Order: sequence, then structure tokens, then C-alpha cells
Amino acid sequence: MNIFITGGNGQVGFELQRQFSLFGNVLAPTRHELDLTDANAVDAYLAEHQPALILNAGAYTAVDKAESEPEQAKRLNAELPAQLAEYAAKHNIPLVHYSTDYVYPGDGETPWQEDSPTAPLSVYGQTKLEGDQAVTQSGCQHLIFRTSWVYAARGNNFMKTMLRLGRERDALSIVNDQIGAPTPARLIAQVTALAFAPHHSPLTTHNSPLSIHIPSGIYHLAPRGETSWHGFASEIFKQAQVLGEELAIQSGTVSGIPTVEFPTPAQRPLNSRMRLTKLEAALGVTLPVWQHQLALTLAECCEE
Ligand SMILES: NC(=O)C1=CN([C@@H]2O[C@H](COP(=O)(O)OP(=O)(O)OC[C@H]3O[C@@H](n4cnc5c(N)ncnc54)[C@H](OP(=O)(O)O)[C@@H]3O)[C@@H](O)[C@H]2O)C=CC1
Ligand SMILES: Cc1cn([C@H]2C[C@H](O)[C@@H](COP(=O)(O)OP(=O)(O)O[C@H]3O[C@@H](C)C(=O)[C@@H](O)[C@H]3O)O2)c(=O)[nH]c1=O
Ligand SMILES: [Mg+2]
Repeated sequence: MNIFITGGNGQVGFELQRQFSLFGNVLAPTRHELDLTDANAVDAYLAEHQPALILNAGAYTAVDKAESEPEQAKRLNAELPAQLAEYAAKHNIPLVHYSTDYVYPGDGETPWQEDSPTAPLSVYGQTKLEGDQAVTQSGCQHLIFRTSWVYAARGNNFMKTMLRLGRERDALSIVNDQIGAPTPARLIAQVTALAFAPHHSPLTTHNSPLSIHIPSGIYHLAPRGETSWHGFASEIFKQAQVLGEELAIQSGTVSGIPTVEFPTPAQRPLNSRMRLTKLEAALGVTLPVWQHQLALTLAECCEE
């Protein structure tokens, strides 16, 4: 059975390749093998490989650049998921899709729920929302995991930017009024796999490893707890130092600044808090706290 992973070289897609290789034959074409902006090529790929499951981790994730490349962002973030969902509905196969805290307006301090009103502040957020809506409306079996602040030992992310800057500089200013939860790509892939692998007992009827065993819908997926980007950066430096990283910066010397002092092309939400109870209840799990998840990820990239 073929499992088609888009964006398999990205942060989430790579970890999905690890987890789902137990469940079937993983197909994860690189951008040279399959250009996801080419709708005809995607159709031809689907027709040739007849996947039994699609995990859509491909996306346009350059938040600032999306402001000046809205068409490209829309193709990857809105039209591609619509196309995959249409295929999934027609062939009665499940689709997993990934979404973002940037679909929410970011006001207030109350954690968002999956059915909270959306109001994206950026092109990236708007195109991601259109993707979510297309998947929801397609009628296919689906899971949409809304996650936030994704990082991993490989790929481009805030943690790796901070490790690089922390080696080069002895002072940094980081925004302290955007609040959310940093999520390791590996946690996202583990949780995705759990949604496909129910506990078996000899008394239960066999479930296919390629069918979803929780209701279709949107689920928030992040670790427990909350912090700011400044808090995340400070914790990265504190933990990296303990692991023996040679840093020019001390965790205590990172200055916190308001968003208005760090102008960027795209506006980002101040409140990215997300309630996690829907996912925890559906899967029967307790999500781990973000600090311990950071330790696991840092150990991977700070180890000599
Ligand atoms: N990163 C984050 O902080 C967050 C991400 N998400 C969502 O999670 C999902 C996964 O994100 P993440 O793993 O971080 O993203 P990455 O940017 O790490 O990976 C995206 C993948 O898509 C591929 N891709 C992009 N354009 C094309 C194209 N034209 N043809 C073929 N492949 C293409 C990239 O290929 P290549 O490797 O060649 O560039 C890459 O493998 C996305 O839906 C994202 O919106 C949600 C919340 C936070
Ligand atoms: C490098 C740097 C960033 N910042 C700020 C800018 C921004 O508000 C915050 C994080 O920077 P980033 O560029 O990593 O942020 P960004 O790329 O917007 O991260 C987002 O990516 C998309 C794909 C998502 O879906 C979101 O969940 C979120 O993870 O830190 C500083 O304050 N100082 C700095 O030196
Ligand atoms: Mg980024």
C-alpha cells in the first residue's frame, strides 16, 4: 500500500517518513521529482501511484515572502490541499493536512478552540485557511492538525536560527509579546501516527493501519504550556549551554522587545494560544510540556 507524503524533505514531512514507514510503502518525492505547483504533474503522480493514504506536509511556509508571492503561496497552501482532498474523496482514502495558528486573529489572551472564528493577518495565514476550508468541504476522510512554531533538528526554523545567532552575537533582541507553543516536527509526526494505529487486542476486530480512528475534523496539535519567542530563545540558550554548546550569548542577556520594534512584511498574531483538549480526549493522550520537547530536539542537534 502506497503512502504519499508531500513535502517529505521538510520538517514535518521528514519525520512523517520515519513514522509511516511502519505502515506501508512511503513515497516522498522531492521537488525535483514532483513540482507541487504543477497541478497536472500532481494528478499524474496520483494516477500512477494510487496511494492508500495522503499526508500533505508540503506547503509555502515563508511567511514574509508570501506577502510578495501570494499566487505561489495560494497554489501550495490552498489549491494543492483542495486537489488532494478531491482525489481522496473520489477514491475514499484518508487525507492528513497541516495548518497553523496564523489562521487566528491573534487578539485577546484566551486560547483558541478549533471552532473559534478565524481572521488571518497575513497572506500565509489566509492561504492556509483556504486550504483548511477546501479539505473540510471536500467530504473526504480527513484530519487537519493546526500546529504552531514548528522546529526540528533539520530544516529551517527559529531554534536553529537562534543557535546560529547565539554563537555569533553576544546580544539579541527578540519579541516578547507574541505568545504560543513551540512544536517539534517529531511530535507532530508521532501524534499523526497515533491517529492511525489504535491499540489492538485479540478481542477487537482488526483496524486497517491506513484508516483514521478518530473523527474527521480540525485538531490543535502543540505541546502544553506557553511562551513568547523571547522565552523560547532564552530557554534554547539555557538548555544549549547545559549541553556544552559554545555560545557568545548568555540566556539572561537576550532582550525582550515588543512586536512594533521588530517590523516585518507580514503581521503575526500576538495570541497564538491553542486549546489542546479536543486532541487529548480523542487520542487519550496527555501532550508533553514544550520545555521537555525542546530538550529532546536540542539533544539531537547539539550532540557532537
Ligand atoms: N514551520 C512552521 O512553523 C509551521 C508549519 N505549519 C504547517 O505544517 C506543515 C509542514 O510545515 P514544515 O514542515 O515546517 O514546512 P517546510 O517548509 O519545512 O517544508 C515544506 C516542504 O514543502 C516542499 N515544497 C514547497 N514548495 C514545493 C514545490 N513547489 N514542489 C515540491 N515541494 C515543495 C518543500 O520542499 P524543499 O524541501 O525542496 O524546499 C518542503 O519539503 C505546513 O502545512 C505548514 O503550513 C504549521 C504551523 C507552524
Ligand atoms: C530572527 C528573529 C526573529 N524575531 C521574531 C520575528 C517573529 O515574530 C518571531 C519568529 O520568527 P520566525 O521568522 O521564525 O517566524 P515565522 O516564520 O513567522 O514562524 C511561523 O512560521 C509559520 C510557517 C507558522 O505557521 C507559524 O506557526 C510560525 O512558526 O521572532 C525576533 O524578534 N528577533 C530575531 O532576531
Ligand atoms: Mg519562518
